[in-house]
Amino acid sequence: MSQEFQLKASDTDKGNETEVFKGRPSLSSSGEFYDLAFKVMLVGDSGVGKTCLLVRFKDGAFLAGSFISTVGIDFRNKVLTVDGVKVKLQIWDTAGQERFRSVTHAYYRDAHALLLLYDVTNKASFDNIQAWLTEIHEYAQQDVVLMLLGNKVDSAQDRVVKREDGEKLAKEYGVPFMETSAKSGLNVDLAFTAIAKELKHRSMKLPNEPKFKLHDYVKKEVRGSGCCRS
Ligand SMILES: Nc1nc2c(ncn2[C@@H]2O[C@H](COP(=O)(O)OP(=O)(O)OP(=O)(O)O)[C@@H](O)[C@H]2O)c(=O)[nH]1
Ligand SMILES: [Mg+2]
Repeated sequence: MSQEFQLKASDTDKGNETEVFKGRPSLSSSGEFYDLAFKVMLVGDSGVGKTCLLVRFKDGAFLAGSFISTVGIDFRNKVLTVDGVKVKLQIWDTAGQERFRSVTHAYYRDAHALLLLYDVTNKASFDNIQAWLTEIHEYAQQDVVLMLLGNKVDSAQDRVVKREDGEKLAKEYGVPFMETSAKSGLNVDLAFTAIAKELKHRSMKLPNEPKFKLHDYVKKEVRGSGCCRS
């Protein structure tokens, strides 16, 4: 996290400014106090479940029924308590459709973390991950926290991307990986909590505190989709 970022402080529920630790808690638009705030962006092909993942995390519900594709970009806030510190995540839900790509490009620069999703029942969404990574490389900050998520693991019968394939790709690019389900809730809170922990540790590391290792944390906490790993 850059020094410039650390020193800038402003209220951000409008969604277009960067916000940081001010030494005393701030009040979010929902009336909740928080100490730190970060921007997290959800990216990936249309239909992989970005909006559903966000709704599951924010409201604990699943948007079943007809698919309403996101137009442009939208955001929701959620305050989490991470190691006793209140962390506000401002989560940007982007449209996966190609025609909105130029809109979303403009938001990458301000993102502190990116959750890159594919759909385990859609091979094309997995094959497109490399293109997404190229785009991220081009538009996002160099030190952005990145995580790869294989969503819809509840649809076991329709699965076409193996967990091992996701793991292999993530390893190749050095990014943490987990499989999720917005429908069942599997690993949804974990994905956001892991990001919040990493960002919190980066921005307020205490002397003598051991370095937080995102990869290790994810490996330890992740739950599998099968009977025996969950
Ligand atoms: N079975 C299952 N279906 C899901 C899951 N997540 C999303 N879906 C379904 O997949 C479809 C697309 O979900 P969205 O969350 O709207 O997809 P999106 O990535 O936001 O798509 P865009 O807004 O077009 O970029 C919807 O019909 C959802 O109900 C999941 O975890 N499991
Ligand atoms: Mg959407």
